[in-house]
Amino acid sequence: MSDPRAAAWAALEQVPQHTLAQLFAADPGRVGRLSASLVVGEGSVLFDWSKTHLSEDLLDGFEVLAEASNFTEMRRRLFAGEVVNPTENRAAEHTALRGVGNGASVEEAMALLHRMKLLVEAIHDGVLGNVKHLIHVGIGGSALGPALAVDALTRDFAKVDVHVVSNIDGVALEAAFAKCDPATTLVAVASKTFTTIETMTNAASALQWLADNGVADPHGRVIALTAAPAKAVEWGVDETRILPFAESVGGRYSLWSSIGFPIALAIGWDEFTAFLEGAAAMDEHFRDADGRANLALRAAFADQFYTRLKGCQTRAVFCYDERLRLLPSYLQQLEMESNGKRVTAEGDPVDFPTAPITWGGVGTDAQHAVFQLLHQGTNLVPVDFIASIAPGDDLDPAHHRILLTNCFAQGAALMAGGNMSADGQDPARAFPGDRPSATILCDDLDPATLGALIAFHEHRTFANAVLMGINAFDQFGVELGKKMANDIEKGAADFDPGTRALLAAAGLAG
Ligand SMILES: O=P(O)(O)OC[C@H]1O[C@](O)(CO)[C@@H](O)[C@@H]1O
Repeated sequence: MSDPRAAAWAALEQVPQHTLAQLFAADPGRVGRLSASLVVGEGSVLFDWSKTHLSEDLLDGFEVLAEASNFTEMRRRLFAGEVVNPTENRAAEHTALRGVGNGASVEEAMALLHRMKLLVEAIHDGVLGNVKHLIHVGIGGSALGPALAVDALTRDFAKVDVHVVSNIDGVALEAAFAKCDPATTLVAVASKTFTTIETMTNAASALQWLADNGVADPHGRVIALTAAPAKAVEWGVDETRILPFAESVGGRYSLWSSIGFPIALAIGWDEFTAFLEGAAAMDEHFRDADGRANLALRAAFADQFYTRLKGCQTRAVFCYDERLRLLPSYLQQLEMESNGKRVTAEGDPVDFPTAPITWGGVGTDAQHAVFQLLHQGTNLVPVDFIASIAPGDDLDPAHHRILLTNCFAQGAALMAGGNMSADGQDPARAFPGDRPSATILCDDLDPATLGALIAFHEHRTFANAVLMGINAFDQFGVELGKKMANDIEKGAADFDPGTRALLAAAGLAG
């Protein structure tokens, strides 16, 4: 066989597969082999992949696949700031914002972050008057990261009260208005392109709200976060309040750039720096560790095993931590927009499944809603659990103890299975078991840990793309629907009869 990747897959298909029980029984050192800790900031994060079906033989096979996929060279290109997004002829330089990457890109990123630091500190020092609230308008990668990080890291205290608004549905913006005092509110307009219709419409309405409520110079209350500073100037933002970032930073990888302005404003610069440093610890690990010892690559091996060899169409992530309730939606964009592709990086149609559907929620809530299917449904769903050893609350320690014991019990139950009927025979009460899970256990959910967690998923996504030979950094799939909506707005569209009927029913026809 001439294609080395196809040969590696053919070999992987022949590797004998074993149940989780067999794998544990055969190898007393399995936990030590498949779980590892990474030091991040003042604590560490444990990545336990022992309850997945990865065997030593499968790991050998996947290491061959990584080699056949040019993984080491692709990773070098990523960190060197070379083109890894061939359809747009672009690098993907999110790691440079964490100080890990090619010298010139890191230097440029640090200069831009320094500019952001000065503005954040000036606002904290009152240079823009009394600022209590920030309405951050953006969508997709310009909103999901800030929303996640602000929600996760400001449970006890925020220097500024941040409201992230993404949806064009005015109900979302009105909800933010209801919580803010116009006299003490700034508006961040976050858009890489500074053209996205939802964001620009929300931005205009936010300014109108300021004007309607007595703010004399609404444009003077705007901070623009963008890779298109000229467009922000054109829109009326003063250059001193434009925080640019590089075109080579992808939207869904941009929370480390000025798109992270609301995070820094809410948690303060030192904590934002810790967030970047946590991500950098993961970058260095991903850049330097080889084969199965590389945590993100190992996770990608398991992802590929379940998607391609076991036909799993979804993967689920459950955070046993209320502070991470927005992580599943963040990961949905990261993974599905990156790897939901149907052609290879060379443009050939793929003949294998690419990204599974990412879904999930928070534990223990999800146990009482969707876990039935995980335990007894006919779909095999690989699950990730994420939890923190230190509690996020100050209540009776019983809260956190019960949270963690439930988390660990779910992984154990998915694997063990059994029958809960008195005679052990009732099929309705039977659990097949042998269902996989991975667990990520943080010492504490601080800014550094959150940074490392997100960076881990970025690198896992990239590693999956490399193993599949697809481009993780373009997203043309979002364009067609956008174009059609714009066509309707302009009255320029000729739609199918069903769509015409819907437009007529809503009073939107010609
Ligand atoms: O930051 P922008 O340019 O407003 O784009 C927002 C989002 O829209 C998308 O292009 C998808 O529609 C995402 O990739 C991006 O994060």
